[in-house]
Amino acid sequence: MVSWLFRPAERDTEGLVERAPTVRVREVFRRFWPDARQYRGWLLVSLVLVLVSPLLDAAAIWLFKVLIDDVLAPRNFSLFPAIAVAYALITLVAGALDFCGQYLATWIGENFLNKLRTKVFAHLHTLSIGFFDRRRIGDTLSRLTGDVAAIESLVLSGVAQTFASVVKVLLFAGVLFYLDWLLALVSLVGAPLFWVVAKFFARRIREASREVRGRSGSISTVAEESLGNAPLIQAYGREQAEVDRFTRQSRGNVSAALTSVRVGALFSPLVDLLEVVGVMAILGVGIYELSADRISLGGLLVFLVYLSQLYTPVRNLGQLSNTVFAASASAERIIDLLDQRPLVQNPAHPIPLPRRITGRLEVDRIGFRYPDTAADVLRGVSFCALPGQTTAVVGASGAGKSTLTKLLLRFYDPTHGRILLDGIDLRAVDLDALRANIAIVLQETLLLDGTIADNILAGRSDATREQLVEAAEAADAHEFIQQLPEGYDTRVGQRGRLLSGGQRQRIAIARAMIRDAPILLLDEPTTSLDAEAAQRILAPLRRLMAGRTTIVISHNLLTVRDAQQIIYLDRGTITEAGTHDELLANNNGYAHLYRLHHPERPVGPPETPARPDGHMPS
Ligand SMILES: Nc1ncnc2c1ncn2[C@@H]1O[C@H](COP(=O)(O)OP(=O)(O)OP(=O)(O)O)[C@@H](O)[C@H]1O
Repeated sequence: MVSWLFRPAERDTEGLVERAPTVRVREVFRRFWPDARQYRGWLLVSLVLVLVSPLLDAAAIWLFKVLIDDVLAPRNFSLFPAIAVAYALITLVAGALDFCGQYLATWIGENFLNKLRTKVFAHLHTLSIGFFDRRRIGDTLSRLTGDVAAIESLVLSGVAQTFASVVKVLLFAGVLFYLDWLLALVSLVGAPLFWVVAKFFARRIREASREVRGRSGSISTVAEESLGNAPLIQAYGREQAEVDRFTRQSRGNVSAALTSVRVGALFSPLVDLLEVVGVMAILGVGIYELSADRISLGGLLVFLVYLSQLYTPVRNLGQLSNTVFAASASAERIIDLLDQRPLVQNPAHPIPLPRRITGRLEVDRIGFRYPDTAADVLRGVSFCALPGQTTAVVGASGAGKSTLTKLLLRFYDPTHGRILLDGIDLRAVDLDALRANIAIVLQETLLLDGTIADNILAGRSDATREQLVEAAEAADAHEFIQQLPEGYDTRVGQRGRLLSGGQRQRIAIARAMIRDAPILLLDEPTTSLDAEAAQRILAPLRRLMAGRTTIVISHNLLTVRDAQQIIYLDRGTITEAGTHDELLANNNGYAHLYRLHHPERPVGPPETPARPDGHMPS
């Protein structure tokens, strides 16, 4: 039975959520107190209110003694009206102070929460893409909401409660000693027992809370992954498997919560028991003192009332340590997030880029390996992409093509070698300035949940309405946008689900168009489209590419064929480079890929133009 009561929660064996390193409570305060500092004036006011409230309680109880000893015992009515008015006044003032105290405490708490939540969110946006590649979004969301709130309960409410409890203990203990020191001593005998019990429980509650928070992260993770992939799950009939996965985590959460409650709920009755034993002991000694006439009846009764007031804050102090440990389990998860440093650092003293760069990109013997992996993804890759020219990167799936674009955007830094923009190492350039010079169109178009106009203007927020329409026209998107119910102000739905793949892609082209950046990165912009839709975006794509340094990763022969240079990547190294015709003449990897896709065409110069919808396999 006892072992069942204290049995620890079952660990999350699926390991969905990484455990945050343990931190000490002192460290939690050191980290988060600065965030609360700006509210310290109001916190002080709230503490003063906390101080006044027990004083009023003490006064009200003292009135009770006067009532018994001076009104009830001698049956003397004359003092009663004054006592009644005093009672009413005290209740009124206490009520008003209570209202102010509660409102103020919530105001401080919510503002602190808001600040901390925003700080964590903003910090997440400073992290490199590497962080998001590794972490589960669901767990991060759970930290951002649930765990941040738990810190408030420790750093602010926790402090206020401790203060209130300590004040009450000192005040009521003082009054007890003033009333009868012998009885007071007897009543304090039980105090150390409280501490022993509280300490025993604290560690177990901390463990259980940690598991509850972790499980909550796992539930969000499964829900986010599963609901985000609803089409895939339904198409392959994996609903039940997903429900099972969710149920496992949800059940784990139930068991962790029950463990936590088992331990927490046991604490209260144990303390009750200690309290009753204490009161009985005091009553015994009190009756003896009453019979020896060393205390009045009013004195004894009031002593017991004061004592009951004392036990509550002492119990709170005991429970507070439980709250503190429970909250520190959450704090660990937030500190873990805040301690993440971006893999890609912005230089302290960036070299300023010219107002309009030419866009010459030089990739100089770069090598790259993803963090925490064993194999190099790129090795000794060198090439030069010239302004106004298109460089196509082709190769089999997994050859490292997308990785190359990630390095150009500085989502990661190369492990070896360097990339130069107009002769300056990317690592020496301010990140924002670098990215302001690059426009991207990816395979999966990223749309924000806003209007069409918002999505295009994400490329350049200060553009005028005319520029917006101009960009949409150039992207061949204006026509379909106008046919939408609210034109440019139509909302696209989460991730642009309300638009077709081709429409989304044309919005992405308009966005890149309006950015008017000298460098353009196209990562398989036509791959997710059918032949007709792909064909439709080729003309706008060409317009977009004109006059820019374009790096295109594509299997579409029309964009690749026209490229001034084609680079063929094979398992992370460049094995061929040249024009379409040169590479076909080489009769190597590129020609092989081409043959795979065009078995009807003999390979070798001179090359006849490919069909407009010609694709190469990945
Ligand atoms: N975030 C990551 N962490 C670890 N390894 C990764 C990561 N992203 C890609 N890789 C690995 O790097 C290699 C190259 O991937 P990359 O996406 O660059 O290939 P690709 O040539 O673009 O392929 P595809 O044509 O299929 O998109 C692959 O082996 C892949 O497993």
